[in-house]
Amino acid sequence: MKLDSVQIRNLRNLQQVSLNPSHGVNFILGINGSGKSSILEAIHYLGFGRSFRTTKHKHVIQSDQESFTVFCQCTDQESVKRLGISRNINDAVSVSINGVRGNKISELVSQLPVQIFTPQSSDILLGSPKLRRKYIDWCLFHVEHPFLICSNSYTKLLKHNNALCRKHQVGYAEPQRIYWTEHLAKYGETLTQFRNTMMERLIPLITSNLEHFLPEFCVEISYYRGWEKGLDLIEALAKASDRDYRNGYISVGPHKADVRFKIDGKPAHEVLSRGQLRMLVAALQLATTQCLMSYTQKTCIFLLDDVGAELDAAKREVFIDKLLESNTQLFVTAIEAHQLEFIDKYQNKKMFHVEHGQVREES
Ligand SMILES: Nc1ncnc2c1ncn2[C@@H]1O[C@H](COP(=O)(O)OP(=O)(O)OP(=O)(O)O)[C@@H](O)[C@H]1O
Repeated sequence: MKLDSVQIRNLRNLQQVSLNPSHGVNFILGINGSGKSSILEAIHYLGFGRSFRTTKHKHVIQSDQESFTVFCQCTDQESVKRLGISRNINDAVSVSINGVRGNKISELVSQLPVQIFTPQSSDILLGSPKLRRKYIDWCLFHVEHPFLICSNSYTKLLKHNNALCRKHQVGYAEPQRIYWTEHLAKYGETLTQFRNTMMERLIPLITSNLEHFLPEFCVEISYYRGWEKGLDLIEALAKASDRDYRNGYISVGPHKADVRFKIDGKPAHEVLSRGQLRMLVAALQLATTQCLMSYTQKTCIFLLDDVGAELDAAKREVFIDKLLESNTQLFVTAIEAHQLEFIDKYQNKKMFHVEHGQVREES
């Protein structure tokens, strides 16, 4: 999907903004606080139903307003779609898909694969395993439709099993526990199968991207599925059960899965500099756009916020080159044009200047 037009109303300092972006690369320039990231935030709402900067939607609504809205028209080879999202001060959400209104965010976000790369994206390597699981699951959500049902079922079953563990501590619930453990194991195995297959697709893509992004390092990538090798999940759950009853929660399963990155046997984040870490993240994110392209023919919209932060000119250039090779529609923010010296070579591009929430397309 590529965005043909975007309309934003009452989102942070963007009172009424309308853009007709290029299907290739869009550069958004402006001084600090002008509203560049808010444009990306608006597009992010279309792809995720939420901000990448806050969990509080009401903080995104322009001060003194009741709600914000973002609309777009987007196209792929087969169709034209009109998508919209609105959030109001009471946290109510309204989405629209081709004029049909509803409130199911998952229906909206499945239409438009959006990815974001910001200075905080390195958290995927520095933060908890949950962020790395989210990374795999985002691809699965867009590539394998049955995945969402399986993942939601597993989450519900896990909650239920955790509750039974706590009940077991006070001495009852044994018959239900066996029944629900079997269910948990069944969905957990299916979920793991989805993730294994996705990692088998992603690892070669990430490795190949790293040859361009970090040629000086050999990064080993491994996937831990969340329980001991050589055991089925039902066996691992049985083995951990005494401890789990004592603690009151299930300690093994795909909710403990992780992706590990090592260089010379050490965790990659302890070896790489901040800029190098960002390039590792870039390789990961590029791999997801490539994976989406090759398994679904869907193209991604890629938001690259503050491209100048911690990436030198050569790294910025190679990242943008590679994203464009994967037929991504790109939105790149920068404070000053000199951070983008190399852009003359791109044919399919537009430049936007942002000042106090007003956007002007350079002719
Ligand atoms: N709810 C709100 N209502 C109105 N204005 C807001 C609201 N929230 C933030 N702002 C203002 O909106 C502006 C847009 O900020 P934004 O983060 O988009 O700027 P930016 O151009 O990306 O800046 P930087 O280069 O510093 O990252 C800021 O001046 C901010 O103070």
